[in-house]
Amino acid sequence: MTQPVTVLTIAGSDSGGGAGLQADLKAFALNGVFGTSVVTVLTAQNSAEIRAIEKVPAAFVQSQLDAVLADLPVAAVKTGMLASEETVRTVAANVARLPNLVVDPVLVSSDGAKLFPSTVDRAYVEGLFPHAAVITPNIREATILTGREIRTDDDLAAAATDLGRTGARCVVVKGGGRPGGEAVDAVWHDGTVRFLRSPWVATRNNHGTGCTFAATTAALLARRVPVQDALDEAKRYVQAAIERGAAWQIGAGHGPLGWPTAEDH
Ligand SMILES: Nc1ncnc2c1ncn2[C@@H]1O[C@H](COP(=O)(O)OP(=O)(O)OP(=O)(O)O)[C@@H](O)[C@H]1O
Ligand SMILES: Cc1ncc(CO)c(N)n1
Repeated sequence: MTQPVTVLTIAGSDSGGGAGLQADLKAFALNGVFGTSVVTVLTAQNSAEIRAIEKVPAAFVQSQLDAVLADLPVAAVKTGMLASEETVRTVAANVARLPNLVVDPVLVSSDGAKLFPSTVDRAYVEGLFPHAAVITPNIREATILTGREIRTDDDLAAAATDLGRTGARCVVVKGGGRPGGEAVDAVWHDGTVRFLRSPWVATRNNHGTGCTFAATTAALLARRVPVQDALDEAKRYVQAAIERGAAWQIGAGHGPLGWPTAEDH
């Protein structure tokens, strides 16, 4: 019998179930890999808001990492909300043991508000990006990280190119927050930029799109899919997941994504 490959998410818990490690584990399962999780932060969250954040001590993040890595053959890793400079630096101290590292730098809430002090941004740039196979900031995070105002496709491309200088092997700047006919992301890789494009789904149910995109990319890298193919497939997957959940009414705010079948993407 073929065994599933194992993937790890280092991320926060979303009590509302739509984002964070709950979204990651769902994306892992639906993309055919076995998911493990190191919890970095607990959020009291629902579809409408993050009400409170309780950080897990960095030493306990390390304990969880040690327990997982001592026993389980982790083939790819996704990071989500790390929430403190100390936790970013703790994860960074372990990069030699974190293969196929996909870093989703969660810096802002869905309404665009900055969640953490700038010391956290710097720790990502210094400690994690240089070791990442892929980094996946959204438009607001890319603005914070580059200081660029991002409005057009050219701005997305310029931000992705700037972030390529951090040492990340591949950069995806997700333009998902932009209203318009298409959901456009810029991918920088090997000195060139290309775009991922899909039709824009008109729905409020977009809670966890970023987590799902990055987790799916990690699952595919673990399955040895080449990185550019993995990004194309993750884009199709997230699009299908948004479509599947578009008519759901779960929560009064931004609802979760649905469960695509293999035929959907
Ligand atoms: N309404 C939509 N229709 C189609 N694709 C979308 C939509 N919203 C987001 N996407 C796509 O989903 C992926 C995730 O992008 P997004 O910018 O939403 O991430 P994010 O802001 O990090 O998400 P999160 O809400 O988890 O923080 C991107 O490929 C983006 O283009
Ligand atoms: C725990 C957690 N991680 C990531 C996000 C970003 O969607 C969120 N809302 N909550």
